[in-house]
Amino acid sequence: MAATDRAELRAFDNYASSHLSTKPEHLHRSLDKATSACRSAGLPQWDVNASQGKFFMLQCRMMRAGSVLEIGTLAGHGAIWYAAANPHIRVTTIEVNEEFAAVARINIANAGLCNRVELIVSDARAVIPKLAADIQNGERTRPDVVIVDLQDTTRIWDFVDLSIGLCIPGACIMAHCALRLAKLYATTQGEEDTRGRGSRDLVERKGSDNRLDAGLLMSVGENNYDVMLAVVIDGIQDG
Ligand SMILES: C[S@@+](CC[C@H](N)C(=O)[O-])C[C@H]1O[C@@H](n2cnc3c(N)ncnc32)[C@H](O)[C@@H]1O
Repeated sequence: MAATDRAELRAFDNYASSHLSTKPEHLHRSLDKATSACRSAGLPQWDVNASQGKFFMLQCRMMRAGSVLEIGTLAGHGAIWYAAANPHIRVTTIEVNEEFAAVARINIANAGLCNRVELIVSDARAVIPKLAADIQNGERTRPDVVIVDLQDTTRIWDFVDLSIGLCIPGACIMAHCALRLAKLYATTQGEEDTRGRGSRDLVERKGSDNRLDAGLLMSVGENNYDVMLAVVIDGIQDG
C-alpha cells in the first residue's frame, strides 16, 4: 500500500474514532497511557487501534460475555477494551513474551483492572490445557468470547482449535489479524508462503469442521489490510 493511501486511511480511522470512541474518558485515558508506555518501551506497534478495540468491546457487550479469553496480550490494549464491555466481565489474557507482559501488567494496573484482568505469561499452547483442567475442576468459567490475536499466522488454526474445547456452546472466537491474505500483504516470497499457508489452513480447516460456523470480514485502515474470522461454536441444532 502506498504511503499516501496509508496516511489517508489513518486520517479516516482518526476521524471515526474521534467521534465514536471518546467515552468514557477514563477508558481512553488508560488506553492513551498504555500506548505511551508501549512506545517508550519500544514494543512493536501491533496493538489494536481504537476502531478495532471498540469493535471487540461491542462484540463482547452484544454477546453479554461474562468471560473473555485473549491469546496475545502485547501491552494490554485489547484486555482494557474488553473489560469495558460491562463491569462484571472477566478477562484472561495470555502473553508469551515476558518483556511485553511486564508493560501490559503496568497498563492493566494503571487502568484499575487487576481484579478483573488476569495476565498469564506463557505460551498459550501450554496454558490452554491448564485452563481446561481448571474449568473441569470448577475453578474457572468457560469463555463466551475468545480473541486470537497473534502477529504470526503460521499455525493460527492450532490456537482456534485448542480454544474450542474451552468455550460454551454459542461462543464466539475472533481470529484477529489471523489472515494476512498472502498476495495482498506479503512482502517476501517466504512470508507469502508461511502466512499464506497458515491463513488457508485456518479457512479450510474451519470450513470442514462441523462444530463451527464462521464468517470472514476484511477491513482496511490504520493497520493496513486486516482480516478477521469470526467463528461461532455451533450451539444450535439443525431442524
Ligand atoms: C498482535 S500482538 C497482540 C495485540 C494485542 N492483542 C492488543 O490488544 O494490542 C500479538 C502478541 O501475541 C504474542 N504471542 C505470540 N505467540 C504467542 C503464543 N504462542 N502464546 C501467547 N502469546 C503469543 C506476541 O508476543 C504478541 O505480543
